[in-house]
Amino acid sequence: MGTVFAGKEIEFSYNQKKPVLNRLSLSIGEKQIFGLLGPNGAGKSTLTKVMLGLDKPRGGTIQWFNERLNASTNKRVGYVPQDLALMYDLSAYDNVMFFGKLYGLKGEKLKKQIQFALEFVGLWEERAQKPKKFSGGMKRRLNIACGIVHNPDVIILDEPTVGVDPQSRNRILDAILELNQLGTTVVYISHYMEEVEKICTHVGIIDKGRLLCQGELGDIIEEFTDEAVIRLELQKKKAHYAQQLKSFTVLDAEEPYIHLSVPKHDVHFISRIKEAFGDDVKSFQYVSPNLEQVFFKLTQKNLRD
Ligand SMILES: Nc1ncnc2c1ncn2[C@@H]1O[C@H](COP(=O)(O)OP(=O)(O)OP(=O)(O)O)[C@@H](O)[C@H]1O
Repeated sequence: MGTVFAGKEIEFSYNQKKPVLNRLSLSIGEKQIFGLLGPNGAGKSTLTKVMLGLDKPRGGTIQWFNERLNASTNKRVGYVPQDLALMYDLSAYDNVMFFGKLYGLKGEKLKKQIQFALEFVGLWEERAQKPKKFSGGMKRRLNIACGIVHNPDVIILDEPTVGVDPQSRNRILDAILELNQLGTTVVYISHYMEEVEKICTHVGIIDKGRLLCQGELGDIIEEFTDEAVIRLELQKKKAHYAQQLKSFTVLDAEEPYIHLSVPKHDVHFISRIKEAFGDDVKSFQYVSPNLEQVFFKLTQKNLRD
């Protein structure tokens, strides 16, 4: 599989003092759904702007499709910004047309692409309406239609599900998966770990302008977690088991559950639990290592902090 984006040693700062992107290298492969994660202020939006050529890096190199960034590579990349970029007095149709023209589409091709984009996000029936009457989810979907009207090879979506109802959220996630199945590479910036785990094939985590890890989702979880979590439910309250719990690492307890940390591939934990608590075990659940743990391990922050 080819590489669609390769950034090497990218350096960027808004003022001379503090680097916002610090020799950051990132590579994104063809047909991936690449989840870009990082705490607030990590540099995600800045990186996106630099990737799109909207901000010029102080150092490093940027290549799209094995070429230096240029007008023709730019046309192959779509961008759906976090802030809605809509014209509220124009119809949904005319909004998408505006962006289509911006990318040089015209005539029948333009019409065909507008219909494709609006149908894709489920707004074709509402094409004559103005977005000021739309719900938050519909506005986001229209924003996406504007970003995909020119049928880009890559689409960068910055937090596309913020502030939308669950139905629109699912619709957006399904649309992204479908777009990917049609061959589009997706760069997905999100604060929602469940969404990233659900749709992304690859992830990159950045903090303080540095790339902390990148790779295939399953490999990253395997590489950067040592512990699994057991959710234990016992007959009595936690205080009753103070002695037995001494031989375990207790993460937290929210009655009636106690969360224990166990080494990831420890095959003896079931017998250890049985030995310690016997018939007092009402239930227990093995929670597989997940991306949230990776994020916390690498950044010492929760994603939503
Ligand atoms: N226009 C600007 N001028 C000066 N500093 C800026 C500007 N935009 C962002 N910054 C700073 O650059 C750093 C990275 O910000 P950026 O918006 O890229 O982070 P982010 O990871 O996208 O954050 P969030 O998740 O909150 O959107 C922050 O310290 C921010 O304050």
